[in-house]
Amino acid sequence: MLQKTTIAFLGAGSMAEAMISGIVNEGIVPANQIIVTNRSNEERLKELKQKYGIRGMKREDLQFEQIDLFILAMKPKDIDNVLLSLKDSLKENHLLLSVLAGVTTSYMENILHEGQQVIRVMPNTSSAIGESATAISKGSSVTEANIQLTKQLLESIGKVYEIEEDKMDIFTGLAGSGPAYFYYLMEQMESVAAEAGLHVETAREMIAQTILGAAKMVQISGKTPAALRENVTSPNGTTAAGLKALAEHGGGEAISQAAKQAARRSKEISSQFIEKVKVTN
Ligand SMILES: NC(=O)C1=CN([C@@H]2O[C@H](COP(=O)(O)OP(=O)(O)OC[C@H]3O[C@@H](n4cnc5c(N)ncnc54)[C@H](OP(=O)(O)O)[C@@H]3O)[C@@H](O)[C@H]2O)C=CC1
Ligand SMILES: O=C(O)[C@@H]1CCC=N1
Repeated sequence: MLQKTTIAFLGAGSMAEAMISGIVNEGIVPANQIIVTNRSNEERLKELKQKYGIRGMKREDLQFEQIDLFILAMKPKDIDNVLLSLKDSLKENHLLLSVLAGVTTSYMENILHEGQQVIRVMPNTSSAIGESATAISKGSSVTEANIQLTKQLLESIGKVYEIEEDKMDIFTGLAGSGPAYFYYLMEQMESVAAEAGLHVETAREMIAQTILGAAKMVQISGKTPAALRENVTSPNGTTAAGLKALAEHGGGEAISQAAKQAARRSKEISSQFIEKVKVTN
């Protein structure tokens, strides 16, 4: 089914590229059936065309009757412009996936014609290597067949979880933004390694392998993170000293706050859009 699907990305930034890269590498949709458009940066379209063998074109040149699925991948602030520019050219069978943080399905449905099929999606940039943790929440008019199609497409870029839309903010705080927390952690660990005179490339590789190993242990062993942590922690050993310092320096609280504040920001973006609907109605 997806082999015959044509996808148009509106937005050609880092999230669009991560998804395109994952989808093309997996071969689930032929590259020449993926179209990408943006606002004005033609160089960027050229770059993506060359890199992935996809098609790049201006928004005005999109042939709607040839497109099955649109992926909205611009910033949340641009949603009104984009939806209004699509609205009258869309047919009922067109499916819209939006990866925009904080923009609800009901907000999009209010702008579009009644019955338009919309699914809110929260991937992360690990889509590029097929390792995203992606959530989806369906709008009110989506068919079961299109939910299955969406899951199949997104499984090519990682694992997919269908969740209630009111959990989308916290999912965004944990998994959408999540890779950045681990990169930050790795940056800190790299600094420590450099201070101690470790070769930077070796340090980077060994830190990434340590995080990867820990994540895989959770996935493969079936044990809880708490049990696995206890396995590492010998009484009065090195890990106990490290964990004590983490607790004393607010490590746990810092991680909780990162996820909660990102979720709060996602909610805040949603509330700005709700205000706008009220004003314009
Ligand atoms: N980055 C991430 O890790 C994640 C991002 N997201 C969501 O993905 C979305 C995009 O984020 P990101 O890729 O980081 O952003 P970028 O700033 O990298 O990219 C934004 C893109 O949108 C394009 N654009 C702006 N206006 C329009 C328009 N009217 N029509 C078509 N394209 C337009 C821009 O084109 P031009 O350059 O020509 O202006 C640009 O290509 C955001 O809504 C974000 O919430 C979701 C999950 C994770
Ligand atoms: O920072 C952001 O707003 C986007 C959404 C999730 C990850 N990046």
